[in-house]
Amino acid sequence: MSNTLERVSNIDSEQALELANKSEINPLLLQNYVNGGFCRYLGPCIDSVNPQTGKTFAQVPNSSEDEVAKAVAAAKQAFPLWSKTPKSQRSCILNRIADLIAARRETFAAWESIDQGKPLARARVEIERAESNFRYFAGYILHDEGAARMTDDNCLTYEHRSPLGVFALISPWNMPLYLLTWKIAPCIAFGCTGVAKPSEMTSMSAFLLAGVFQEAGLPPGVMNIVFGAGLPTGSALVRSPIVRGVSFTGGTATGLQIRKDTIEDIGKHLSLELGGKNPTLVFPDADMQEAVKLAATAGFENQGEICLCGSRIYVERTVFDDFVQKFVAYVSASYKVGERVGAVVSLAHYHKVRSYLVQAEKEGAHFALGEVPVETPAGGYWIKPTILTGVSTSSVVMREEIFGPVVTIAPFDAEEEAISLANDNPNGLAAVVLTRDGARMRRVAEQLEAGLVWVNCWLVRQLATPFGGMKSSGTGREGGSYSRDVFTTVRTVHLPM
Ligand SMILES: NC(=O)c1ccc[n+]([C@@H]2O[C@H](COP(=O)([O-])OP(=O)(O)OC[C@H]3O[C@@H](n4cnc5c(N)ncnc54)[C@H](O)[C@@H]3O)[C@@H](O)[C@H]2O)c1
Ligand SMILES: O=C/C=C/C=C(\O)C(=O)O
Repeated sequence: MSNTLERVSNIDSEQALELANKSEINPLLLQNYVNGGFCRYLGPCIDSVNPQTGKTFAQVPNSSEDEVAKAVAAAKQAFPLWSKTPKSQRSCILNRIADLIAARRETFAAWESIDQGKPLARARVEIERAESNFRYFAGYILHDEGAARMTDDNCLTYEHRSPLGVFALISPWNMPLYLLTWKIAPCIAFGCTGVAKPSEMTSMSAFLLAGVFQEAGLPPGVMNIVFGAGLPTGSALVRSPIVRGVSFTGGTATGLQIRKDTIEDIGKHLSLELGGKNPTLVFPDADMQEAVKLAATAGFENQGEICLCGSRIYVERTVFDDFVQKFVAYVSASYKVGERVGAVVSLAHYHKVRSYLVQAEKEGAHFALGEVPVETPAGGYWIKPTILTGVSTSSVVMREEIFGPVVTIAPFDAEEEAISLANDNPNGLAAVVLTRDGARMRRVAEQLEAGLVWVNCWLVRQLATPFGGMKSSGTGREGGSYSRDVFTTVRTVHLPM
């Protein structure tokens, strides 16, 4: 076991916080996990900062192309045996991984909160989802049956699937373990091997996960974890000719870069889950108190740092003033900074969110709640929930993903206008529709350019359903059989009878 892993494991949130605060002088050094072991690392490192204090607590390897190549080679070597390991055995190991995460839920949640800035309660929910990711795919593979049929001319045809090979799994910083395990679990369940790379800003939970893999008896090389930035680490990983598929979640610009970097390799599977600038539509027949609560949760959960957050709220004009007044009151009472609202992930991200608020102020937007945060934060990177009205539809504040605790509210007059405002954006990830009219629910939902539409709810997730975005929000879907299609390849076998 790695020395660092021993220091950070099996502790509660207070002990983790104490260790993080002490670690400024002697930071925790994370290590890559390759071929079932932790690697000695002497190369350049990236500081990992606690967004709630602004203090560095860990050093993350910025792995070179060589280190990536070693991890990819380990995954390649493990593939022949793992891909032929019976599903029942793979399933068993996945369940063991889930059990071990569950046994250490508090430790995982504590580090996730310290590393990402999110409130501890939010972190706990996400760690539970990471467990579910393993349990769900552990069950899925036991019950999945390929289709077989007899054609008219008496030919038996059936679908035979094979695991694709070595995968690159790359995730962002907003829901670190939740999103990385959403890739790792199906990858190993369907018999692939891989190299996972979490965001360089939030690597701690993936490091703890490597310890779980060791303890669960996942064979060496099946899943390797390398740490580092997009360049050199992530880029070297996706470009490796040994890598047969990439499952990526992150920003649209990075997704486009990955597409360019892999364009020559036609057979490489690409699954890209990218950014969102999601609309929430409030119709006058909605239950207003419920609508206010849902729009607030969709806007401000995880400080607005969820790709599915509803940051553009459109309200029918006759109820606009009433909604804004109730919404401001509810958000100021329920979304307190330091309680339900965490710190944003980094100083650079603080400045990015702030720059949109400076722009909104310049354009004459009305700050119904919140303000432009100070230029140089003392300590943590805290931004108050901010509600803007009077922003033009052509403003970058309305068009670009801010990924922070900021929403705009604008009026509409008719249902068609609401739909066209919602669709007037390059992104198409998610949308929320708030109405009590059953016919409208379907009429509106089915016209929205969004991969996920939630009617009178938000972030309801069934792991079997397709998850992903339309337009610039991505390529492909994941979840249940959609993940199977990402991680396997299919041949149709024809047997004349
Ligand atoms: N659609 C979804 O499911 C979803 C979920 C969460 C976050 N997101 C999006 O992620 C973004 C925020 O996350 P972020 O800032 O970490 O995104 P990002 O694109 O900057 O980074 C994501 C990951 O890609 C890596 N990376 C960067 N450049 C790379 C390259 N050239 N090749 C390979 N890997 C590279 C990073 O190191 C990181 O691990 C937002 O746009 C958000 O909407 C989307
Ligand atoms: O920030 C983005 C959240 C993505 C969520 C999922 O990928 C999921 O719930 O499976």
